[in-house]
Amino acid sequence: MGGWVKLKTSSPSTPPRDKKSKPPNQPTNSLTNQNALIPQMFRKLSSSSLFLRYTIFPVSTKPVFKSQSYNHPQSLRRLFFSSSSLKMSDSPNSPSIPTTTKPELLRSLESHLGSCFSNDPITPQPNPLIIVISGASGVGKDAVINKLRQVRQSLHFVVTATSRPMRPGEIDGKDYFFVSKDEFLSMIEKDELLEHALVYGDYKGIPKKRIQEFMGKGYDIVLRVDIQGAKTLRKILGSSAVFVFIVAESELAMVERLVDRRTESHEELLVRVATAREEIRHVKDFDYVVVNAKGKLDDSVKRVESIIDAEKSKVHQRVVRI
Ligand SMILES: Nc1ncnc2c1ncn2[C@@H]1O[C@H](COP(=O)(O)OP(=O)(O)OP(=O)(O)O)[C@@H](O)[C@H]1O
Repeated sequence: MGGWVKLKTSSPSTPPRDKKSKPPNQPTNSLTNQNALIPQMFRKLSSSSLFLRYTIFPVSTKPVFKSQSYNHPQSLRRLFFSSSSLKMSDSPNSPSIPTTTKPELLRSLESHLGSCFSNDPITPQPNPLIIVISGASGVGKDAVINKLRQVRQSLHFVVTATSRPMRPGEIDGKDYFFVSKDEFLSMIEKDELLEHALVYGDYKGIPKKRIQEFMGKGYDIVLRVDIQGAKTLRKILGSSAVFVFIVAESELAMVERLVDRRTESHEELLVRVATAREEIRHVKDFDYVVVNAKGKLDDSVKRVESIIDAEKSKVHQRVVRI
């Protein structure tokens, strides 16, 4: 019974023979004539170094399962000499491989390997990620996340609950879940928050339920927390989540951004800047740092996307359990 084996040799290079040197009146059509031609063709083929390096030869092996097409010598001949099968090129760039049609060759390979080629993905689907985005006040966390949400549909941004009053332009349920201090304390009581903290006199916390719900649907989760929150999350999630630290290109740029936003009083600005100076030291506790330079918001978003892509390509995926 016939089979195909790929031989790898290191024969010295022999220039392919000129087509013109082919014997005249060489029959090429009928199967009978093909039989007669086998030794001749083999000689021609074997004179090519490429053929010797890359040719698939029929060998005598027993197929593991019976294939209708390849059990009969006639079938083998058909395989070897079917109209599209014998392509001999004299070009040194195209290997002189006598090919069968692709489906035939695949079936032959399957037959001799003893199993069908699976169409299933070779690697499993990457695990859903938890991406924690943090950084000092005013570095552009919200700006980066808002843009990221537009370009990545597979992300779910978990809205933080907060007891702070709504700022002009903010939408309840989109920017934050705005709740009263009492409501927030009740959520803490019922263990409904993954983490929570008192930030500048206001409570902020991440509702657990939404994370579980969306991870179950295969979404990657984005959490936006201040540096204190990131520290707490690191304790809870360890290395099961990806921690990204956003920074401005300089301290001046960061303060200017805060001032331009015009949402903080002079005193509040003083507190935020002093805190930011201290917080910047926590960068070492993060997995990645992204510089969000002035006017380069798109670049920052692309950088975060690259981080997500890299994480998705990891051989050893992070596994989240909350
Ligand atoms: N790359 C950038 N270039 C210019 N302006 C930016 C950039 N990124 C953010 N900003 C602007 O800087 C200001 C602060 O950004 P943002 O509110 O996103 O910061 P934040 O880190 O979320 O702040 P906070 O933690 O105080 O809520 C906003 O007015 C925003 O539009």
